[in-house]
Amino acid sequence: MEQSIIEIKNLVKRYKDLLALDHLNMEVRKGEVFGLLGPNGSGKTTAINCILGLLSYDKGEIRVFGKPMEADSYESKREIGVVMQNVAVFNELTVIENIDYFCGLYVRDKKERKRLVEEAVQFVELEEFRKFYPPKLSGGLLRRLNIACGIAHKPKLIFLDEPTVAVDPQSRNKILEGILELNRQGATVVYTSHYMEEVERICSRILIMDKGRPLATGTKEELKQMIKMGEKITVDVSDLKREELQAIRNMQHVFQVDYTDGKLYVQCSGGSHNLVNVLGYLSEREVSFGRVYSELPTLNDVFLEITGKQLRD
Ligand SMILES: Nc1ncnc2c1ncn2[C@@H]1O[C@H](COP(=O)(O)OP(=O)(O)OP(=O)(O)O)[C@@H](O)[C@H]1O
Repeated sequence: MEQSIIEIKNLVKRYKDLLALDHLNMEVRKGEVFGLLGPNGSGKTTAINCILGLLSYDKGEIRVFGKPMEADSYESKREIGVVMQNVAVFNELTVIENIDYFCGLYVRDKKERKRLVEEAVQFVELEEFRKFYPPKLSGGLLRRLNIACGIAHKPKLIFLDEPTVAVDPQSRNKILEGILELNRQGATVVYTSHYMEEVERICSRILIMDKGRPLATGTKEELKQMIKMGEKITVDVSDLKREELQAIRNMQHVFQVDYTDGKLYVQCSGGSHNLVNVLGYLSEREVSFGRVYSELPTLNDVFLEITGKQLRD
């Protein structure tokens, strides 16, 4: 069994009448890129702030590195890096000075710090901007600076709270690649996002939450197996008789069929030869068909089925 880095049991957090976390359970294991996925207001940031000991909570238990996490758990906090949603850097300090300041909260030795700051600058590829002040940086570069400030001290556990919001595609790519690289170098990562594709791309395990509650957790593959939906098949068919449509509806593993504007849509629930079966049937009936495509479910489908809503509502 892999070592737990974070264990949360029955965490409850209220803001007055609002129940922001409703018995949240979550476990992050060593070496994972763990995705916390949920719509705006689902409680992701609240959960992170509780884990970091920055926010008090009403009930539950939080352990980080195997120890209870408290506001004064400085030993644990030294091993944690945080990149919050809002860029938090000093406008009157240059890129280098900012990273040095944040690194200095953890690393006292000047020589050692110089090396770490330089490594962080190279890591986020801000070499050309060393002496720039933040107001002169674009949104994407600012985010990269924010990340460098959070990771320069080489933490073992890194939290990134929506680090790619409002970032251009090139910087976004660099940020995602950077996160994977930090993970390859040994860091455990907790990544929150409401961008499904990002979570799908970089996270090894995912917790889907909504309204402060954990709804499902697992690897991408496990989550996809939890829902009824298997592949979605689309076939261009110009003429399909009612009884043929009915026969397709009655096929094993088929749970929804629609036929509109010359397109046949077949949604399947697992099973392995659905496409072959559908096309086999059409050929047998001598129904001519055109373009055929089949898509596997995405995390979006999982989210939609579990929560009943689109992630970016
Ligand atoms: N300090 C606060 N006081 C009162 N309510 C708050 C406070 N912080 C957050 N909330 C509320 O708690 C709920 C959870 O918010 P939280 O920021 O944790 O969600 P989130 O999933 O991180 O959302 P986002 O993706 O928008 O950051 C929301 O309904 C939010 O309005």
